[in-house]
Amino acid sequence: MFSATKSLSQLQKNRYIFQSLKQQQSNITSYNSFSSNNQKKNINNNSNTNNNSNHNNYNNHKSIFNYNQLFSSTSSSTSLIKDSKLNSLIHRVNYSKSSKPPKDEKEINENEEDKEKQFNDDDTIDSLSKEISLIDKSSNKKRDWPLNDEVLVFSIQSIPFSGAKGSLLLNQRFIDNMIPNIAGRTFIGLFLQKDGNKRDDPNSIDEIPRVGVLAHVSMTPVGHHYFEALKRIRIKRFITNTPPFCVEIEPYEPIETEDPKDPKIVATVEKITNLLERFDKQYPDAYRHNSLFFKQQREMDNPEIFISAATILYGLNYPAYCQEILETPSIVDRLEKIYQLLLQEEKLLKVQQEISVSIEEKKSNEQKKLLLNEQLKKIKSELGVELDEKEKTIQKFRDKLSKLNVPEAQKKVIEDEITKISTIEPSSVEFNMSRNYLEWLTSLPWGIFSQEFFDLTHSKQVLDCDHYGLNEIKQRILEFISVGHLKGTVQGKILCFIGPPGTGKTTIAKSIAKCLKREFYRFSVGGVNDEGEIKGHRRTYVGSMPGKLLQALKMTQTSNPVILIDEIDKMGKKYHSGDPSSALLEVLDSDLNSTFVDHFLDVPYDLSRVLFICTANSNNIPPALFDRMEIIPLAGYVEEEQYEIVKSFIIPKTLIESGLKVDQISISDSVIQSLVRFYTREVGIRELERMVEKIMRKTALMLVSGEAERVVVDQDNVHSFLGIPQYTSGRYYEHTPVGVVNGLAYTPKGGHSFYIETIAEEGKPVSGTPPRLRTTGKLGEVMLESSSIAYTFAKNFLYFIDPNNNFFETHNLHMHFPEGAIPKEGPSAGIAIVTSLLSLALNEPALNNLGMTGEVTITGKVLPIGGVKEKTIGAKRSSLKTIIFPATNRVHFEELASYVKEGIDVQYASDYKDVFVLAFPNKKDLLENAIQGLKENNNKQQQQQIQN
Ligand SMILES: Nc1ncnc2c1ncn2[C@@H]1O[C@H](COP(=O)(O)OP(=O)(O)OP(=O)(O)O)[C@@H](O)[C@H]1O
Repeated sequence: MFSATKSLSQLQKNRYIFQSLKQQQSNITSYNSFSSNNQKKNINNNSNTNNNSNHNNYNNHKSIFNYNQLFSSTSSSTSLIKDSKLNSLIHRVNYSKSSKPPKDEKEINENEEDKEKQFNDDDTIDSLSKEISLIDKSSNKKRDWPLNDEVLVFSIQSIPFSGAKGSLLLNQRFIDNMIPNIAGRTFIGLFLQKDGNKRDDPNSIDEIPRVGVLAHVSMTPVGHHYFEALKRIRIKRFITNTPPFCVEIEPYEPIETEDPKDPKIVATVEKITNLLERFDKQYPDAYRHNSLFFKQQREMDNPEIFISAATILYGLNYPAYCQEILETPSIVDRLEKIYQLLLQEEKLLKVQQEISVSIEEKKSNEQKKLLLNEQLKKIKSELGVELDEKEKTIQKFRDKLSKLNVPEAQKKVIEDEITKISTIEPSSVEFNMSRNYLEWLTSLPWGIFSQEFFDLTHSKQVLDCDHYGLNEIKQRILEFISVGHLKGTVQGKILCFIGPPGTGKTTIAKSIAKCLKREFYRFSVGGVNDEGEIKGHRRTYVGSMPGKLLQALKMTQTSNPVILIDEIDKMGKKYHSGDPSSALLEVLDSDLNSTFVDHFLDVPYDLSRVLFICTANSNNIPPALFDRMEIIPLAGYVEEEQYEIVKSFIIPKTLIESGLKVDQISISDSVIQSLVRFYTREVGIRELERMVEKIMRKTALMLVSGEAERVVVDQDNVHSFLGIPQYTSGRYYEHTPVGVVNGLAYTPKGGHSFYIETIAEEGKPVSGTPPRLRTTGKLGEVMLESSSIAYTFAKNFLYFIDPNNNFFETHNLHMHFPEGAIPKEGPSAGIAIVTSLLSLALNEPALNNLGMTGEVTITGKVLPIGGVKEKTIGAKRSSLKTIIFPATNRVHFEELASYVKEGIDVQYASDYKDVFVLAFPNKKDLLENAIQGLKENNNKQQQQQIQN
């Protein structure tokens, strides 16, 4: 029955109702049954003496209209024309003296007063009563009762109790059909609309209860209608059964008149009054105005009006329950019901108050915080102590930008971004992204360059100081710098060092940066398979950042550093996330890199003044990149070079790095030689460097632990530092046996010699099947083909020099290339394979300490190979004394530095016969005889041809 959701706004509305009612009471004297005569007087005085009160009066009408909304329905007029004579009669009663509409507010008030007089004018009434008496069937001439006990039904959303007043919205047709009683007073029956949501007239008699309230209706000349609820009534019968309903009524007085002084009534009124006083104290905001007024009302000794006042002023807007109260016969019971209702209301108010208090507290806490924060900011800025974090950030970027020499277009982008960030909430993700972007944009060295420096003497000093040997490379670098000196720039050149690991590629690049007095930055693209590493990731990705190039510039803080791109031959490929080699191409291409656009930065950056140096271990470089670079090969070091480098560079360097002093350690030369020969097998320096570091670490331990004050590392104790040597010798045949030959290979790790071993398999080939050559040792396709060619050629060659030798027809052969786990590929082992086969067939070992390399054709021609320097170094490291190179490689060998060429005998072969003579000096007569025989044969044939 009780709504648990009575809102605060409703309470406020009630307050408003109270004001309306109060105004009504004080200003509209003629409709006020609550107010005393004294009050009436006071109000009249006010209206007469004060213009403002007139104005108030007018406003009050408007207020009353609002108040009426609670009590009125939108009932339209009903056409209940009984008699045209009667209509004209009503008009005469209502408007007998006001034929003209009022002009202003003053006139309205005057007219109202006139009206008052007219309503009370008994003469006028008397003259009309004669006419009315003609239609008054029941001759009921009571002043406060409708003519013929008949009223029009006016449905209402909330039932008013006796004494309640309000305005109504009645249209002209409804008014025309209302019949005044003999005293000229007009009545309607107010009945609750059962369906609270329905606003129209009732369509059926079932929509209204049978008990309602009789109300007197009056009207002002300006067309406002007011009602005053008089007493409870009950519908006796429906005169019309279709809307609008005209009903015959009777007073609803189930109990004989009750005495208001009855102690029960007085006690209940008192009880309610006390409760309401509690309301006023505990919920002053909700009922402040209402209670003031109620105090005036409760003095009255009419319990009906008391109920009405309590219901209105305390907002007891429960239509169904109020209807129940209305129908309750006894006044005591009605008062008790009001009391119960108020108790329920109190519970609701309590909950509401608790909620509103907690909301208020929360609100005030937040407001307090906000206020304090604002004040703090203000104070800080006044004192210049600290700026707002966001302001500080923006200021920082502006300061940075003002110091940078950013091109106009890029500057605009930065400025726009600063404007953007100033509109973003600092706690948002977008703010952080924008800040990160600005951080990068303003951290790059826009327009900052190291001064160009091309000094040959300085460069030479630097190069000699950093590296032993490498004269060719140094020469190339000096040439490069000289061109830079003449041109004033080294722009557009990309150097690429290709060579085995540890041969000094990286350190040379560093030295070049030193020569040019530029900043140096190194990054590796080995294994990189995403172009984002080079060109950055788009800012939309979380954690995105620019690529390595821009990172390099930020790090070096110059726009023309030397950038070393390491391991370019090991760069991966991943097409779905962009090919890194294409991205690198864009970076290295001098036509494109002046407007390089990193995905993150999204604005062009000029990379054209950067000197790019690349390194690789092999030529396996994307062709497009290879084309754009100036290739500088590094072959690796021979033992002598390694010895010198370890002695003069690595030992002093590691000494310093280990914190040792020169007089605390001595490493003998024989130890260095052992390191080079027996502890490492590489063409570079890296492994050697690791060995030296190991010696230094152990020495440091001995010194620190007090085991020794000075450490001497010599041939006798070197194993206690490095363990037993890993390599005894590169060779495992002191004398190469029959069927075994030294080949020479060239890999990314450098050049080295290797054995080719061939043996005859036990047992004869199965008759009817040709003898075969089986090969093992992880040979690639080209090498397999090369073996096959060599086999065919060897068979033919043997037949040529020794036709009686049927070794190849009678034996299945097995050729093996040791270090079988290492893949081998290439045609350059051709002459070595032939030699191995012939050695076996002739049962003659090849010349000892002989190494050979060269491709052989099916007719025995020897074709050129690559890696002459590496292979020479490899041969020397394996202590070979003689090497056979293809004749066309003579030029390559001649180019080699003398220290590389030193100590080795190089022979050249253009045909296999040249190789055979060198490899099998003891069998050379076989070949000579064969050649002689061939010559004689040829001569014979020629003579015969002549004779014929
Ligand atoms: N000619 C040399 N003189 C002095 N030290 C050298 C020489 N060559 C190499 N080194 C030293 O060898 C070590 C390895 O050199 P570096 O790192 O430059 O090799 P790298 O060719 O770049 O190898 P990787 O291909 O593995 O990158 C360095 O300490 C370097 O100083």
